[in-house]
Amino acid sequence: MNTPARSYHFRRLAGDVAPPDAWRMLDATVARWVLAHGGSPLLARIAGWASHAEGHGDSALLLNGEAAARHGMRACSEEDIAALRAEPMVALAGDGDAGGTPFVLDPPHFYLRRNYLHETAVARHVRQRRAASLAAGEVDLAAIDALFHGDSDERVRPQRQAVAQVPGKRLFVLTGGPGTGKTTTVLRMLMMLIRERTARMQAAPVIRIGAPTGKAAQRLSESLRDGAARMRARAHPAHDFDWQAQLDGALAAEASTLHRLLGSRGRHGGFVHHADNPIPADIVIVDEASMVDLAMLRNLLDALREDAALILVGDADQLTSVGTGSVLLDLVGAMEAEHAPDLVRLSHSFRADQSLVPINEAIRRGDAAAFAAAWRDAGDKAIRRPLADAQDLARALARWSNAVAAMLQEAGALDVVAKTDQRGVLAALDALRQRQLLCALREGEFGAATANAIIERRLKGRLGVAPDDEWYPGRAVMITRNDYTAGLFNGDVGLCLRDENGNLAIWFEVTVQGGAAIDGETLATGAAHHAGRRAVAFSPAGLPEHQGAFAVTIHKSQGSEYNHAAVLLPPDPQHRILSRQLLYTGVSRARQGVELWAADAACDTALATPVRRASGLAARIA
Ligand SMILES: Nc1ncnc2c1ncn2[C@@H]1O[C@H](COP(=O)(O)OP(=O)(O)OP(=O)(O)O)[C@@H](O)[C@H]1O
Repeated sequence: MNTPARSYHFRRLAGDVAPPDAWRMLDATVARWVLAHGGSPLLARIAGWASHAEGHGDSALLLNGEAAARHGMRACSEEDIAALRAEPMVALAGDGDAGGTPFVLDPPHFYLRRNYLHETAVARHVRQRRAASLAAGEVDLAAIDALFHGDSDERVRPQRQAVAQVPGKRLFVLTGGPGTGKTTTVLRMLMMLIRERTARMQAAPVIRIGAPTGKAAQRLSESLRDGAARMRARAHPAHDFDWQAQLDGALAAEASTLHRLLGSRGRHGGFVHHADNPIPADIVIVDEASMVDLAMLRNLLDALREDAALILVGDADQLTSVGTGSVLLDLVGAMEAEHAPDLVRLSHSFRADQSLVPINEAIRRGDAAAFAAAWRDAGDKAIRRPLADAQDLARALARWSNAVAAMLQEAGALDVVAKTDQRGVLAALDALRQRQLLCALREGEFGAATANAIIERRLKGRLGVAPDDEWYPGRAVMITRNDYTAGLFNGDVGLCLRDENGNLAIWFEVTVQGGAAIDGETLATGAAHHAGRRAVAFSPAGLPEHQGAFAVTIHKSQGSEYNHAAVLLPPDPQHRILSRQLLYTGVSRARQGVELWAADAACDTALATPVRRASGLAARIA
């Protein structure tokens, strides 16, 4: 039976221009809906642009000023804004619950109603939490000294400050780049809070850790455990380290995705926890907060007990959430402007080669001259490969593929590794953190999919693998969807190895807590331990959704670090993907050495283009 094809008719908007080329089908539909419901052509046009701006992550549409034109819209005149005010479908900001209208006007911003409600709710929660926070009492220097083993130099000072300031706070923001000690500081902040709250409430506080992705939640608990082990190792028997209970308490915190923390109802929508049924936790830590969008932060704030402490941790300069808003950046911007004590920025990287740090700092500030100087000063730690076309890319990939092959060989990934040889498997897996190609784009000539295919083709040629063989020893893959039963998360990277029987299996390092993987799900069987680490094997047929991992997008690499990273930008300097945050996120993944495969003009565009998502949040918080 033939099913009639559905057709959509996009008429010209009556009395106005045709839908602009930039619009998505959704934007045009919003505009048509407005016309169909009696709105004026002006409102239809603005509503379509508001929908379009939301598609770019803006919480609101800027009606005038320079930034209004950035998506291609003609800025509104004062007369236009006056006309919008008179539209029955538009409420003015401050009208109670915004009158139930689909749009809200708060010049220079124009909102789709839901974003207005989210933004005002987040701002109200933030203001209330900050107002209810207690000023830090007298700083217990001895306690802070004990937590930091007496370290107090310049690099550690902001970490100490965070630990000193956090007691009594209902909201605290900790931001900093990779390796600046966020987890180290969170562990100590938690210990301090546990001590304070236990003394005040005569009971140990309940702590929950949440993150936007399962992988990020997993990584934080893993890092907390590593940090605790280092702390125990440094606790000198001569000094009184009476923090054992607090350390244990911090490590007992349950970690999960934010969706699970809120009790997502899945397909049915909504969450188990909300204002009338708050999350039963005294302290909630949210890691990778830069990836949290406006709606999620609103849901979380709605669902917190009034007296709970919320600690947001993340790198505000990284790429923002894939959803709407840039809440961490907005919060940090507003709090930093007022030198607030409930925000601490960590800037010293303990992990990266110190010659790479000024590069990251220059990108963060968008300072092209400082960037060029820092790159030069880094010598052979920072390599530029000019990239004008696909031939340049092919040359760079040929060199890179050779280095990847050498890395796999050195790590033993191409040899037979016995199924029970956890040490051998883990050593091979470690190779995957040595070298990584990071691409601005996923698709197209300069995208990760193409680069990965080229690297794999070259590797197969070198290793004598038939071009059509999908699996071969040394192949790296990345999981693209959470699979709780398998205990694998979106973003987990695995390596194909051949065992003593000639069978191929894909190995992953997984985190276990007392025998169960994160979020309380049990792990696939067949795992073994080695020195606190554990690798699990999957047959090629049993692997959850995945893709090749020799080249991944910069987006996917957030939260990971590599000894050596190469960052590939598309050569077209007009490409919309190019932004300062993208370049920063890519380059700051490197610990020891970084390569930039980019045309000068593309790099200049990236440096000069900070992503500023339109939002009224910062102004509402102040
Ligand atoms: N105060 C400190 N003294 C000594 N070493 C430190 C200190 N703070 C952090 N480090 C070291 O720096 C490294 C990075 O610290 P940590 O993991 O806490 O940073 P991070 O900001 O959470 O990193 P990322 O988010 O990139 O994983 C660790 O090896 C840690 O031991």
